[in-house]
Amino acid sequence: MLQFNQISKEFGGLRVLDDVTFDVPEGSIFGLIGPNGAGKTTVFNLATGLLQASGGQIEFSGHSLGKLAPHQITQLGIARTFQNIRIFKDTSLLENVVIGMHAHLDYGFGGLLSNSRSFQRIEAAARERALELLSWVKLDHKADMLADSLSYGEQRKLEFARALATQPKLLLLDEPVAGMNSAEKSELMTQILSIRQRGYSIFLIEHDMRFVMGLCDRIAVLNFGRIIAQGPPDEIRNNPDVIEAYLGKEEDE
Ligand SMILES: Nc1ncnc2c1ncn2[C@@H]1O[C@H](COP(=O)(O)OP(=O)(O)OP(=O)(O)O)[C@@H](O)[C@H]1O
Repeated sequence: MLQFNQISKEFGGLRVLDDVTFDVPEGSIFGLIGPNGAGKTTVFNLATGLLQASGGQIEFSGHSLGKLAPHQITQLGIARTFQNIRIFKDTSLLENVVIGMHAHLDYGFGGLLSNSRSFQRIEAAARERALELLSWVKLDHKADMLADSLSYGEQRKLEFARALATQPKLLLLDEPVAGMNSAEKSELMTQILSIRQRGYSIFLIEHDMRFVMGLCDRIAVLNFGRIIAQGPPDEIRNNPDVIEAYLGKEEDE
């Protein structure tokens, strides 16, 4: 579904990704792991058009992403959340999700000017859909509260619901459980599984090994900008290169 083909990325002569090749299969939950600075966020920035590759090709469902702007990639069906939460804190949860939806709403210019019935109908449908998306992450009962009143873990879930508002086919989650307690983590795991059941594909970066190993069908491991292993969790867990590069280091700590 999302294919990276021999991707390289350089920043001012410094190569941070080198010959990166992987394929996120449709319908899967695919994890990207690796030590700090390995290049994971750069992979997401390339997949969403925030950065351009120095070499190689990126394809999404048969479309080359090479020259596309971020909003065009969003329209093709890729959405993401960020490592640092980006929500509107002085706005209600419902409005946060509706704002995420606006790029896809077709009011028509006349409707916007006249506040016509069709405008109101679209707006009502948007609010209904936003409420449904909030229910997927169990936040619908707080729909009218300000986002500022949410716990850190809940704010991450709100970001997740807002990313779904653009009607993506593939959802990129950058460290979705960062800052969550263990109850919130297992709740989010269940919610991600049920969202996949609804037909979405998930591509996530995460440092929490238990979460990654418990959730993903396939995992790719980046180390110093190169993929050193990819496969199902059991294979990754027992791969000596991975243990040395990442898991072993974590155990030492
Ligand atoms: N815009 C940029 N300009 C220069 N160097 C950059 C830029 N973005 C990232 N880098 C460098 O590229 C390397 C990979 O960074 P990246 O953020 O992709 O790693 P990461 O695996 O996501 O790390 P972390 O787990 O700490 O978030 C790092 O050495 C980083 O300093």
